[in-house]
Amino acid sequence: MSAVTPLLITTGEPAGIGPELVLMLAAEGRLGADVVAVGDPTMLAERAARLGLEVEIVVAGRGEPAAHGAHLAVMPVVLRAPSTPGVCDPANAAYVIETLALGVRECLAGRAGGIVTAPISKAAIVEGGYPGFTGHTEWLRDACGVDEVVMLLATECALHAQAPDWRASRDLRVALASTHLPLREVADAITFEGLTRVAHILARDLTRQFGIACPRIAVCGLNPHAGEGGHLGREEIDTIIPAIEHLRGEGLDVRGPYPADTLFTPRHLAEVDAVLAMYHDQGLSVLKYAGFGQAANITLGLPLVRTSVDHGTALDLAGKGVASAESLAVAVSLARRLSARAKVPLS
Ligand SMILES: NC(=O)c1ccc[n+]([C@@H]2O[C@H](COP(=O)([O-])OP(=O)(O)OC[C@H]3O[C@@H](n4cnc5c(N)ncnc54)[C@H](O)[C@@H]3O)[C@@H](O)[C@H]2O)c1
Ligand SMILES: N[C@H](C(=O)O)[C@H](O)COP(=O)(O)O
Repeated sequence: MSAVTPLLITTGEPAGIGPELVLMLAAEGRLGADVVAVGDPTMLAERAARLGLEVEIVVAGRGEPAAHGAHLAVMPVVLRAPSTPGVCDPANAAYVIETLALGVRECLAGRAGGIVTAPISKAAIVEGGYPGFTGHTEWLRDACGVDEVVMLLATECALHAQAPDWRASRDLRVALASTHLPLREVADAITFEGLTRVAHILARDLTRQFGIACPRIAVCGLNPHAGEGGHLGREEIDTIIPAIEHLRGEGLDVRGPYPADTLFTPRHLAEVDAVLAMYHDQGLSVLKYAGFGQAANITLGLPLVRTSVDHGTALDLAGKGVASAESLAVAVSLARRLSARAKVPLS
């Protein structure tokens, strides 16, 4: 492995598009010498051959790549079962989890500068023996032993905090107050304590990771028209407004709750640095409409840098070499930037 602190890419669900996206970027020389993949070297070599990608797979720490040609350094984790593109096998759940555990271990030991995660199948992991698994975000929270994390997705321009024109574009930063849970359970998951914890992490990391001195956060209502004065739901009155008032009392610039259907319009977005949506599809549908394929997912609140793609395993495209690797490229470059920033001591 190079003397530079590596950035790890976990290659994700082996039947999904993750492995080939990593290989595509490697073949194009777009990964950077600091990037080390985590996954099964044999599977990666087979996938490269299947797609006609000329990438030499080099087991990290075991020899140097050939002098010329594209190569991919890989920290090896061995598949539990052969993998066919497009067909998840729950037998490989333990493999996927092992890649993530290795990434966390390397970061927490200071041997890696961050993790970029390629997509996984939550269903395959649950069916493979991890019943409570709901996503990287929650798994990383537990693996790192923190109480709360925040899922933030941002389109590319908005990732560059000081880009002067991002608000004039369709670029967005959207954080979620609740993540992977059935819609039926969302209202109960929105609590005063949870909202204040999420807002604290979001505000702190918009400053710490994105350099925004006094972040302005717009909060979505949960119900249509932010509850219509209590006639269309009481969560705004009972929970969201008290949480916003509490946060404002602490000096944070947290505004709302705004009706979510019109908050994501240019005039409103122009006045804030991030939107806090109450649930997954309230925020991510808008973000993916605005910038699918050019956005990244960042987990805030972890003691390590973690970014990810804005898409899933795309089993319909796996093994065909037609999926876009652009979001992965965005996630890698963001992780590199956040990792460099994390080395600067924080107050
Ligand atoms: N970061 C992650 O690990 C992550 C993120 C989202 C979804 N997922 C998982 O992925 C699986 C499938 O989820 P889904 O169907 O909701 O979303 P998906 O993103 O996999 O697919 C949705 C649509 O987008 C297309 N698409 C996805 N990625 C693309 C790419 N790079 N280039 C071109 N088109 C692309 C797919 O072909 C499909 O039509 C689920 O198991 C879900 O949990 C994982
Ligand atoms: N919510 C993400 C998305 O839709 O893009 C996705 O499911 C990934 O979540 P994790 O990073 O927690 O796996």
